[in-house]
Amino acid sequence: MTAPRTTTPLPTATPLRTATLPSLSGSLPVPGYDRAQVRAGIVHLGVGAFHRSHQAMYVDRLLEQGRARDWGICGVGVLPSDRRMAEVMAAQDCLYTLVAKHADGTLEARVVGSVVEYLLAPDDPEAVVEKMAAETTRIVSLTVTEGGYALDPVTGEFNPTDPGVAGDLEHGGTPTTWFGLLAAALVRRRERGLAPFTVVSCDNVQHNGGVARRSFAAFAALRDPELGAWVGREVPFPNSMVDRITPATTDDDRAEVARRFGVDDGWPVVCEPFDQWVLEDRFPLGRPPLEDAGVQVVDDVDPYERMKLRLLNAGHQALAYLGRLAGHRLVHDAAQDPLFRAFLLGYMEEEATPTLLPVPGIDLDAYRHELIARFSNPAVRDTLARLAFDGSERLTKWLLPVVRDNLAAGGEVRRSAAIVAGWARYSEGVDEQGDPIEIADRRRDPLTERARRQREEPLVFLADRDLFGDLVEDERFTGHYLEALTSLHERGARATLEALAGRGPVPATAPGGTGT
Ligand SMILES: NC(=O)c1ccc[n+]([C@@H]2O[C@H](COP(=O)([O-])OP(=O)(O)OC[C@H]3O[C@@H](n4cnc5c(N)ncnc54)[C@H](O)[C@@H]3O)[C@@H](O)[C@H]2O)c1
Ligand SMILES: O=P(O)(O)OC[C@@H](O)[C@@H](O)[C@H](O)[C@H](O)CO
Repeated sequence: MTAPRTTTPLPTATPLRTATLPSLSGSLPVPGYDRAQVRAGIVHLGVGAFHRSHQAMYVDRLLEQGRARDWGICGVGVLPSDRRMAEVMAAQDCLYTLVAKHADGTLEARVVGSVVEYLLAPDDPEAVVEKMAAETTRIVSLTVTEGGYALDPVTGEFNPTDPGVAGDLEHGGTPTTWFGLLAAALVRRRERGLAPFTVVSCDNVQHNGGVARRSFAAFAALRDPELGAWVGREVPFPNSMVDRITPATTDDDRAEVARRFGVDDGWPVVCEPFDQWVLEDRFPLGRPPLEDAGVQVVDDVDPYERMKLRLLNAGHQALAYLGRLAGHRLVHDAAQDPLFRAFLLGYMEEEATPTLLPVPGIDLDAYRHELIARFSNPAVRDTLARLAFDGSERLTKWLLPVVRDNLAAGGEVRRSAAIVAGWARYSEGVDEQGDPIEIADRRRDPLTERARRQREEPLVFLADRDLFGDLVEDERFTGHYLEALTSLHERGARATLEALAGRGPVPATAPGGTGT
C-alpha cells in the first residue's frame, strides 16, 4: 500500500474535515447523517484501498438511508506500514473521498463517513484488543491479503513458520499480528462471558471464511489447544465473494480530486463503478441490513467466489505477466489489445468456465464479456504491476485450481500453461526490450534464482514443489508449458499468443529436462 506522496495542500482545495463538510457539499455529496451518532459495531483489520471502496461504501449507503447507526466501522492498521493511513485518518476525522470512474470519463464521487474511528495496532495494541473485546463489537472483518493467512501454498494448511505469525507464536506477550490481536480479544470476551464476534474475511481467497477459520484455529490451538477447539466450535466465519477493481491511489488521483471537487484529501480512493458482495448469512450476533445496500446475502457463496476468482482474478494473472512482457504497463491497454482480449476470452471460455459450478442468476457469457469491458476501462488506470504483486500467493491460489481440475477431467490447459510460463519468463526480471522488471513478491529471490536457470533447465521453475506440488510430473501440462516457455524465449509474448490462437508458428519440438 503506497500513500500518494504529495503533501503540499492544493491552493484552491478545502481540507477534508467534519467542520468543512458543509462547504464541500456544494461540489460533491457528503454524509447527510450525523456521524457523532454512529457507533462502531464493526472492527476492520487492514484498511487499504479496497476496504474503503467496498465494505465501508456499503455501510455508508445504509447510514445515508438512516439505518445501521450501530454498525459504523473502527478501522485498524495492523502493520507498521499503516502509519501514513493512521495520520491521514486522524487529520481527516476518518473521512475520505471515493471516486468511481466510468469508461467515458464520467466521475461519481462522494465523501464516505462510515469509518468513525481508526487505531494503529503497533502504537496501541491494547486499544485494538479492547475494542474487539467490547460488547458493542459484533463483527470483525479482514482484508489482510492472500498472503496474510499464513497458508502453505500447496497443502493450503496453516504454516506456523510463516514470518507473518511466527513472532506471535514464539513470543506470546503483546500481539503484533492479526492472529495475535484476534486471539487476545476472543480470550478476553470469553473471560467476560461475551459471545464471540463474527469474523468476515473480505480477501480474494477461495472459501475465505473457512480458510480464515482453519488457519486462525490452528494458530489458537498452538497457543492453547482448548482455545483452538473453542474457536473451531464457536466463532462464526462466513464466506464472502468481494468484487470492485480498486487500484492504488496515485498523486494524480489526489490532484484530480482537488481540481474537480475542490477537496484536499490526503488519501482518496479511486475505483471502477462496478461493485459486488456476495455474503453467507451466518451472523449470530446480528449484522447490518446489507441487502438493502446492494449486497447479495446467500446460503452458499461457493459458486460465486469460484466464478470470480477463476474468471476475474485468474484472468488478471493472464494479463499481468504476458502483458508486461509484451510491453504493456496498464491493464486497460492489455485488455484492449485484440490479441490479449482473444487470449483472455479463450482462457475464460475453454479452461476456467468448464471448472465452475452453476451460478444462480448469472449468465456466464455476459459475465465474461462484462469482465473484458471492466478490464478495458481506461479511466481506472489499473496497473499490471499491481496484479503481478505477490504472484506466488495469487497465481497459485486462483489459476492452479483451474489447472488441476482440468487435468483431472481431461480438460484444456494450453492457455493456463502459457500463463504459468509467462510468470516463469517474467520472473527472470528482464523484459523483452532488455529492461529490468521489478519483481514484487515475498518469494522473489527463489523465484528469480530458478527462473534464471530455466534456459538450461527448462522445467526448473515448475519443479518448485513448494509452489506447484507435483504439477511438474504431469506430462500433458509440461508439454504445453515447455512449448510456451520456448516460444516466449525465442519469439516473445505476442508471437506466443498468436501461436496459441492458431495464427503463428508453433515450435516443432520443446526441450526436455525436469530440473530440480
Ligand atoms: N484492490 C482490489 O481491487 C481488491 C478487490 C477485491 C478484493 N481485494 C482484497 O483486498 C486485499 C487488499 O487490497 P487493497 O487494495 O486494500 O490493498 P492495499 O495495499 O491498499 O491495503 C492492504 C491492507 O492490508 C494490510 N495488510 C497486508 N498484509 C497484512 C497482514 N499480514 N496482516 C495485517 N494486515 C495486512 C495492509 O497493512 C493494508 O492496510 C487484497 O489482497 C484482496 O484480497 C482487493
Ligand atoms: O487484490 P489482489 O492483490 O488480491 O489481486 C489483484 C486483483 O486481481 C484484484 O485486486 C482485483 O482487482 C479484484 O479482486 C477485483 O475485485
